[in-house]
Amino acid sequence: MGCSFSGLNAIYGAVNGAGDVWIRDNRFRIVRQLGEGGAAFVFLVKEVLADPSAGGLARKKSINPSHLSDDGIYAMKKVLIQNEDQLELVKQEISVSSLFSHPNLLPLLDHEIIAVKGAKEGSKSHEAYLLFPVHLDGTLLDNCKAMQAKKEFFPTITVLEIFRQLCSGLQHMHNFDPPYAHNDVKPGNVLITHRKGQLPLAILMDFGSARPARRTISTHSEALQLQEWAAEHCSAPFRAPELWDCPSNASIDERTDIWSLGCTLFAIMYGASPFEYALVESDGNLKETVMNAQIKWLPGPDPPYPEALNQFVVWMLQPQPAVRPHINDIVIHVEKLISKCVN
Ligand SMILES: Nc1ncnc2c1ncn2[C@@H]1O[C@H](COP(=O)(O)OP(=O)(O)OP(=O)(O)O)[C@@H](O)[C@H]1O
Repeated sequence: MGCSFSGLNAIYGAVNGAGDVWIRDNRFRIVRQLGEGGAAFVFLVKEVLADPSAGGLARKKSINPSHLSDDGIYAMKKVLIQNEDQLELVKQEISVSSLFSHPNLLPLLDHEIIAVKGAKEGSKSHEAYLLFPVHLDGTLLDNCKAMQAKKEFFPTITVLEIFRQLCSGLQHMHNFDPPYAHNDVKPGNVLITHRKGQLPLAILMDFGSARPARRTISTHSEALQLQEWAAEHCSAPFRAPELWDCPSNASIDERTDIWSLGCTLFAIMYGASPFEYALVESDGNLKETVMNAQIKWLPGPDPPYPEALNQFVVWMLQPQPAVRPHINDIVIHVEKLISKCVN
């Protein structure tokens, strides 16, 4: 997908969130900030409709009509880009996001990368604007934290249904040709929408770390490179053992995500990754804890979740990737558990 540069955007877009922003054909007014990440701010924006007498018919032509929002409200991610590496990362996020089309994967609706004046006299930097559908009920992490604060737990069927949808989105990526790994599956990257009379909708987002999943590691330096890449891109409490300590002779595949899925299922039930405790306990060593799959079982609801759910987590948290299940096995299993739950 090509990226365009526009002087007009440089003027409007550069003023730190204030004013209107153009993303190709469409103009948006910033309403408020929704969240922020490493080098990005996410805003709630409302489309400013063009004056029909001034070429309004051309509006929206760059957004897929099936994704147009009725009320003109969207989420816009503004990424600040300081160097070539960051520019490359954003371009990758744009091209990977554009590959997939699935109801449980957040679609990229439109984007624009613009050149702006850098901080130093005469220097140049960039800003990227990425447009997405908005989901106003927060991330799964926000929802888990809110439950924890109230000392409440999701009912078993809600746990399973959120997890099933997450798996369904990931299955689309893993079964892609070539298979893609998301590489940062965690509750903070799942958007939730509560629906009246229905179980919540779960949407996996943030494809900034997604890459073709399969690679062969045949030297020590390749193994170190992979570990360094993972340290930057895969959140530590959800990172698979082979990304912490990669052998010099290894086949890495999309099952790194299955480990993260196991940690995420645990987090939906108990509020945090099973390895999160090692980050805070004084004698805790996160890497050792992950390598040995030392799961810390946390207090759950009363009555507790069925033992089959705990066993499901253990099945995904196999330290040896070769014996870890694939996404298709996980989907079959979660559907079986759901049908037992509702019958
Ligand atoms: N489509 C959306 N609808 C509603 N809120 C969103 C949307 N996209 C992102 N957000 C909010 O903005 C926050 C940051 O978004 P995102 O994770 O994409 O940024 P990031 O820079 O990639 O983050 P990270 O540093 O974790 O990689 C999210 O945690 C969420 O609260």
